[in-house]
Amino acid sequence: MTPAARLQAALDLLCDIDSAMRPADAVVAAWLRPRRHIGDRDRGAILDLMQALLRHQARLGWWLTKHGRNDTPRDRMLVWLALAEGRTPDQIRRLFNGAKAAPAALTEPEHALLTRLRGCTLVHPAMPDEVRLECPAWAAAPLRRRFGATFETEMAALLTPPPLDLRVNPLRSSRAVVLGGLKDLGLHAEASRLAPHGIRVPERLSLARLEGLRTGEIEIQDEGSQLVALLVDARPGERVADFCAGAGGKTLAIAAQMANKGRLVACDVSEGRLKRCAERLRRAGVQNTETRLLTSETDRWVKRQKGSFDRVLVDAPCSGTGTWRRNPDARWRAPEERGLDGLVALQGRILASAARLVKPGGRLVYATCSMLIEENEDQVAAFLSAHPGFRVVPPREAAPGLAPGLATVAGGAYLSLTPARHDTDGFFAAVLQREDPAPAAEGENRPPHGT
Ligand SMILES: C[S@@+](CC[C@H](N)C(=O)[O-])C[C@H]1O[C@@H](n2cnc3c(N)ncnc32)[C@H](O)[C@@H]1O
Repeated sequence: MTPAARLQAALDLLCDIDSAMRPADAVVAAWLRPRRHIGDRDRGAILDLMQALLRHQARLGWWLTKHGRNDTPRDRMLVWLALAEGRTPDQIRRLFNGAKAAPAALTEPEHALLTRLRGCTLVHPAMPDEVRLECPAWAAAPLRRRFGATFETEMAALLTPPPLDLRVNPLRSSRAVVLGGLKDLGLHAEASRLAPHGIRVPERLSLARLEGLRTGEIEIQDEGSQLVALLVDARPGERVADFCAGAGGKTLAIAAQMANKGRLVACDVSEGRLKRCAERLRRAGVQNTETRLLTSETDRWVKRQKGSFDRVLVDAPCSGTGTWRRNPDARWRAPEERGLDGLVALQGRILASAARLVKPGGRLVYATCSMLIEENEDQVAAFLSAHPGFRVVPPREAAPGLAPGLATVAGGAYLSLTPARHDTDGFFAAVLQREDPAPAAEGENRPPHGT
């Protein structure tokens, strides 16, 4: 592809993301499907450019407003080429030349904009903090509440490209074998710092090179997400419910912990996500898991299964603030039409309903990929005051196998990960145990891990 054709391809994607208000991931997947002929290098360059523009969207938009222009993907790209790539108006004119597959020819007002931008830098001293840090208006107050003096550091970390994290599926392979295979491909893969089945690949690569993704030997999963699944501490033979299973990222990890023994139910209100979950379970060789479509969090199934699960994970729908470095477009979509208050109310309803599934002595794990106190600590506090029969189990106690590493990242009552502090996505998890009014008879207690 020519450099101009790459620009046009990135523009097409940005226009789709803007107009469809769908996650960039979904737009990219749909766009690439009929374009399998595009080579790795072209694809990499197009996606890098698209991601860069999404990461700098507020700053690029600020410059456009300053110069009386509409904030469109095309104009954002012009500002990007001028301020971030340091291209002159004439160089840009040669790219925006109207030739086949290239962007339409530069107009006079566009050329005038580029001329006015000469000598400027992407960040301007008059930019409000929220623009400079790419923080959407709705999230500024809750993120400042959460981070206080480290707000800027955390926001800056959310603007860095994330590493690629993989989870090895122990039902199909082992970390040593997969690491060996990745090294044979010339990749600098390393064992994750904390997650026992995790691998980090710091360099960019085409996922098509990872055969293990097709055979179910590996899954793409952020290390933080792997740690949340480990906090469930599911054991072979138990009954476990993943109440908001989605496409099954954590379901797969939990099924592996259970070594295919016992029963795992992956619930969700989204039929499409559950279908995808079922496909991934099949590929991963999981046999102890069924999917269950719920009509809502209060589906009648929940009442029928009351008090019958050892472990219940609620990986609740949330603002997704913790995933912004991975999904730079998400900050401009969340928290959708419900608003933060609506999301918090939904999480509260889901948590209260799912809690009914937990048997005496069993555990409810509440998790989000949010970094907002409203969705995390406040949510758990509200739950505990309405459900005095539950108590908090600190992470180091909840997942003894993880204890040494976890003590360094989750010494308190909850797991609370952030990109700046832990180099993972932002995650929160609280483990809540239903206190057993009638302690299990001797011999009925859970065996220690590994037995
Ligand atoms: C954060 S995502 C789950 C991600 C998934 N656990 C994973 O690890 O890949 C939250 C999920 O909650 C589901 N959800 C939304 N409302 C729900 C409800 N009322 N009851 C159950 N699930 C719900 C959404 O469909 C979405 O799949």
